[in-house]
Amino acid sequence: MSKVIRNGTIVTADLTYKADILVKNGKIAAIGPDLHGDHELDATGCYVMPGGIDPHTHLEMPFMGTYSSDDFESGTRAAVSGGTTMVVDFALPSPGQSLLEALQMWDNKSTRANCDYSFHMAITWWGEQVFNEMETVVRDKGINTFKHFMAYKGALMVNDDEMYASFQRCAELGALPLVHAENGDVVAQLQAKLLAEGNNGPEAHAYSRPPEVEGEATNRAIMIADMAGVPVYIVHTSSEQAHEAIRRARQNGIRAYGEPLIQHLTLDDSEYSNPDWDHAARRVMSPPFRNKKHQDSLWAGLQSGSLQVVATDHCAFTTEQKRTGVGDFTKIPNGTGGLEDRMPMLWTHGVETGRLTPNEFVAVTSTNIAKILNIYPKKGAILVGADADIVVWDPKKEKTITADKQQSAIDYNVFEGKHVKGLPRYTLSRGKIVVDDGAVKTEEGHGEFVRREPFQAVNTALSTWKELVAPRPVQRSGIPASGV
Ligand SMILES: NC(=O)NCCC(=O)O
Ligand SMILES: [Zn+2]
Ligand SMILES: [Zn+2]
Repeated sequence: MSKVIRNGTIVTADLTYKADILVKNGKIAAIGPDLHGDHELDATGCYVMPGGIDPHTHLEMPFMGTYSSDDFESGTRAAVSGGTTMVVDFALPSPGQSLLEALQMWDNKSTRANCDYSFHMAITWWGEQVFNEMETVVRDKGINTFKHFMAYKGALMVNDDEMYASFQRCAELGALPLVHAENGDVVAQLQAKLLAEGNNGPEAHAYSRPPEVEGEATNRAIMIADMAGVPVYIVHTSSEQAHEAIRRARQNGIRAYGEPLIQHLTLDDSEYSNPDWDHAARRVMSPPFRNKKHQDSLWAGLQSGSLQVVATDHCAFTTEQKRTGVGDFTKIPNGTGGLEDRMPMLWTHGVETGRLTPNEFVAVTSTNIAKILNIYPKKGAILVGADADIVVWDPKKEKTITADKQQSAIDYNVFEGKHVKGLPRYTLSRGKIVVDDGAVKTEEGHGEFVRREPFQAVNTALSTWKELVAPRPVQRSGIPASGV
């Protein structure tokens, strides 16, 4: 059955124009005036945009002795209700575990997804097996991104030598390394010192992860990537120091990408001073919320193009799970939710305030990351032949965010009480209407895995340049080369 989205204004990353969209067999079949189909959706007064892509989620993630509470069903339901039609989650091998075995575990969990999804593979340990399996992950499994944690010492953290080895392997395979950039050694020392001094509340989580910890690690990751001859993507960029490292690298011709989160853009570190322990602990995530100076820096990065993507790092824990850390902030599970609220919060605080244009909104919520992940224009585009992942966005529709009405499985919302203007009237996932005039109508299992092929152009360009400038022995006359 065909569908037509009528009377809307199409907004892409680079164009705004009036046209109807015909959807057939899950794809965009035609774009133009006066189209008709079996089922018609009225987009009068709305913007018709590519569905959002959230490249950073942790659904049912095993972490800090528990599992994040939104799984692929509730997490993707939350996503589509807010206009996001694709998520990219992280397959996390435990130390010593085969990458392929971990991937199988994530495959099993994701069968319940309500919208399309893909995976990043995490490098949590290093060895010959990992080196070899990385090739299978890229070539056979359709995953072209590998995540590295410079924090979480004793758990997910990798060292510089492991990171350098893995980055080189990424360069060979046409893959892109992603990095959680915080200096895990310094964080561990600061945590121990704070605890010894009696600082055990959730506010100490923020004290233990100052912006310098992030700035140093971001710079280090970028320099290591440059030496390995591979681009690099820094996840959850939260501070001016980290942004500055990315900005400087880009000015110097390095392909480094930065991803602020909607939480860091709109919530600040005063949340940790709240006298209610639960309130503060619910907002414990890494990196922590920052002050206004850092928020302004992140907005400026999105405006100027030195930062490219807005994500959520959706990793939702219940209040009960957070309470594991009463008396010891290092045991509070790190993570916050945001999947449902990313697009409405960014529209309200970005487009409604004039910080972003509607086209820039599409770029940072969908198109840029589709290009970075090598899935454009299947995703992130309103073009004939693209997947019909579409959000019909009503800029006049308003609500006050509250946990009582959310799709997420947890018992609170970090944006509780925030008023948003700009919400989906319809969301389509590969042509299926999953938000219908504001009502969520998902079908468990509708989501499909999106393969991502290895990168050709950028990795080839970088390896060509690397070969050209590689160290070579100087040819001298009169002295034997062997030195004998
Ligand atoms: N960000 C966070 O606090 N939790 C999820 C894991 C990670 O991305 O570091
Ligand atoms: Zn992280
Ligand atoms: Zn994360």
